[in-house]
Amino acid sequence: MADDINPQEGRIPTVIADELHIVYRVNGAKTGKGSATAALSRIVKRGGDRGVRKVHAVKGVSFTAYRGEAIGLIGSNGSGKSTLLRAIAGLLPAEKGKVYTDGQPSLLGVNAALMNDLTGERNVILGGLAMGMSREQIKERYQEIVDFSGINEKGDFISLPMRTYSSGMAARLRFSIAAAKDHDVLMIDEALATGDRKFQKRSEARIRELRKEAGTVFLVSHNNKSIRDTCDRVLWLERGELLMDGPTDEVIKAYEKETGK
Ligand SMILES: Nc1ncnc2c1ncn2[C@@H]1O[C@H](COP(=O)(O)OP(=O)(O)OP(=O)(O)O)[C@@H](O)[C@H]1O
Repeated sequence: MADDINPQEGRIPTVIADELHIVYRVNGAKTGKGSATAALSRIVKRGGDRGVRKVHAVKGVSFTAYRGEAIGLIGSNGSGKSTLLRAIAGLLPAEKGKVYTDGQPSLLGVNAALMNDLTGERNVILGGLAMGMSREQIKERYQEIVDFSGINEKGDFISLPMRTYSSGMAARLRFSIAAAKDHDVLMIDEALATGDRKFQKRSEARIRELRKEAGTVFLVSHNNKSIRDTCDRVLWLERGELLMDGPTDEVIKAYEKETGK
């Protein structure tokens, strides 16, 4: 649509965060014990919000992401990176402000929901269907997904239940399933950190391909090298606020100076 194109730069925006605030509410944070029924009756007796602790995880973040960009999210533990991704994916409601997205964003976390008791093979099919691929498309891509994951390099693991996989193997399979589809907006949460070096290289190459296919990729990572190798732009979050937004080199340099890493 012509209206979508930024007249100044001719680029197409895919994600817009406008003064976004995300607040978690933790029920019964003080006692932390007892059944759900007991907690519910406590809340009803108090007549509302008391006993609910609020965590203001994202504070007034604004940015626009464009098609073809790979954007890294950095910041110390608990700075709000995963929360921001989950909000973009539509998994968390905004307290204030707004997120606009073009197409369906897909969030690939190391905890992406696959079924532990099912075989890798079944999970490839399930994951594909969950992402909206047809059975035919999955069939076509099946071998590619298995090969990419490297699960079968040391024996026929793909026909075993996922609970028999190491955490690295499981994470690799998740990444391979998600990366098999071309996404409008693909968000990857620390997935690269879990694979071995060889797999990381393959994932980085795939991220570059996804970008070429005109999507937008977000990558949360504590590995500055991964960010350098795959992203051209970086958002630096600290205590829920956007500290810096700019070219990878500039932001990583400032971040390394600050953190001494
Ligand atoms: N489900 C939740 N309920 C309540 N608070 C939460 C929840 N998830 C995260 N938080 C809080 O929100 C803040 C931001 O957390 P978030 O996981 O987004 O940070 P992060 O930058 O991804 O951290 P890390 O680098 O450690 O993965 C933290 O203070 C965290 O304690």
